[in-house]
Amino acid sequence: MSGQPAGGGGGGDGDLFAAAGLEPRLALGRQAWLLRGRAAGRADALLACIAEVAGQAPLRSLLTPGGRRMSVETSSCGALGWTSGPGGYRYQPIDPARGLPWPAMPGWLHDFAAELAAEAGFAGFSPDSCLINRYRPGARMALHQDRDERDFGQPIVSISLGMTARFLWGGLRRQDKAGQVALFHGDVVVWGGADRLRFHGIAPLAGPPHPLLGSERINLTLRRAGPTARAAAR
Ligand SMILES: O=C(O)CCC(=O)C(=O)O
Ligand SMILES: [Fe+2]
Repeated sequence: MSGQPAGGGGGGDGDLFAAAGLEPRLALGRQAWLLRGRAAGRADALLACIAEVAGQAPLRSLLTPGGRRMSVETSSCGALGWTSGPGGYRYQPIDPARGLPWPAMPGWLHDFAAELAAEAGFAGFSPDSCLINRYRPGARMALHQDRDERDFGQPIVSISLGMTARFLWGGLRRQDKAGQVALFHGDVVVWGGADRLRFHGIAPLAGPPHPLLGSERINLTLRRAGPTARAAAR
């Protein structure tokens, strides 16, 4: 497999934007892969699923625990949904906006995420949460770690649709310099293992509209948020 690890715990400064489109698989780390265009063939089904979920549990811009309004709009499907508010970041079985469970995650989406995780070396992934992030021009996501899940032994599977984003990919420490890589419609990033707690984010969305989605980017992240059998046994 070709491709150079980017950024990384050592604080490299690789700008991967230039490598965009050249590699079917780009290593972003020892256990982090960009699977270029891997979800493009599922775009129609993914968009139908997003419309269905948003019809039940509307996308909304949440407040950070610090009281700032996020520029990204979110919703979820699956047994657990990600929420944010004065009480902090957490996963919960009930959508607080409606007082109802989150819409179910379609079986095919669960299985597709498991397939993508397996292709990146994480067999047996069984997501219980799918977070939907909608970005309009100017929306961004600051550098952060995904650490609200119970078991960091489980990977993150992230699918990009619509406008091209600049994905910021840092190291294990906040101060590690972040590289950048373009994420196009249909791209998938999977990270776990040694790379599970890498800092990452999205630069303010800019650029031409997408033929299918217009001035919008939608990201889906599939996660195992609740306990796994292994974690529960501890
Ligand atoms: O939009 C993206 O590609 C990243 C989303 C993300 O990092 C998150 O939801 O935690
Ligand atoms: Fe994240």
